[in-house]
Amino acid sequence: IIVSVDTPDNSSRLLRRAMSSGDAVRLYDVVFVLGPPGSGKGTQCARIQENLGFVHLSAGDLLRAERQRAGSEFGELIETHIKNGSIVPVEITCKLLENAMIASGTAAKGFLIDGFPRNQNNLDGWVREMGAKTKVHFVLYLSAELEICVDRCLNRGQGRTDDNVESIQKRITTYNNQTFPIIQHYEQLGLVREIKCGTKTPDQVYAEVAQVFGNAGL
Ligand SMILES: Nc1ncnc2c1ncn2[C@@H]1O[C@H](COP(=O)(O)OP(=O)(O)OP(=O)(O)O)[C@@H](O)[C@H]1O
Ligand SMILES: Nc1ccn([C@@H]2O[C@H](COP(=O)(O)O)[C@@H](O)[C@H]2O)c(=O)n1
Ligand SMILES: [Mg+2]
Repeated sequence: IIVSVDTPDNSSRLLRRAMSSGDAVRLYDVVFVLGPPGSGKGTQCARIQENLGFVHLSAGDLLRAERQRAGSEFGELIETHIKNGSIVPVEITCKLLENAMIASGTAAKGFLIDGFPRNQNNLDGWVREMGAKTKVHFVLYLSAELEICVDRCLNRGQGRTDDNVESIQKRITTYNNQTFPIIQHYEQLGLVREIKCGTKTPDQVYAEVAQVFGNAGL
């Protein structure tokens, strides 16, 4: 088994994992971060990255960057999906995630994958392409009342083309119909760690987030 490593620390960690995993080498530790639009996923991921050594990869941010990339053949398709709050085909999103993971090297403790898997197509594509290369430790589910989420998106002030009433309504419909069932799927596997965020400050939410990671030994 060949394990690619770039630091002494990681080399022992990855080799330990390779030796203990039996048949497959699991190179990437992953935590998925899900929740309604505006629940605070990006806000909390930034803190986890800063404090706990995980690399934050937002599927939405990667898609927005690909949309802006000169010469991208997917720019128009991505923008149409973003405005409609619909989900980009997994072949595109999964490749962007994998490229970003590879580009991060092995210095990361693991990856926080924010806003993914968002529907059954995302989940199936991830299992197909990344299932054997990753260990999903748990799904951090940041829940919040939808009215609060709408207000947060409308007041975010980042100039997103989908932070308007019409797009937000569509994003919430997609969340209810397509993403929530994925959370329920992971719930059945005992992998969901829910934090109710609606009325808590970012500091209060982060205190609970840190506890969840601590309990998982991460
Ligand atoms: N606990 C909180 N209390 C009040 N405001 C918050 C809280 N957490 C985040 N916010 C604010 O709400 C807005 C949305 O937060 P953030 O971008 O982290 O959400 P998100 O879940 O990543 O949203 P999206 O799914 O649309 O990307 C931001 O303006 C952020 O500063
Ligand atoms: N797995 C994903 C994630 C996101 N999208 C699209 O991007 C939009 C914005 O996502 P945020 O997480 O930044 O809110 C989202 O509404 C989708 O259109 C996607 O297709 N697949
Ligand atoms: Mg976000």
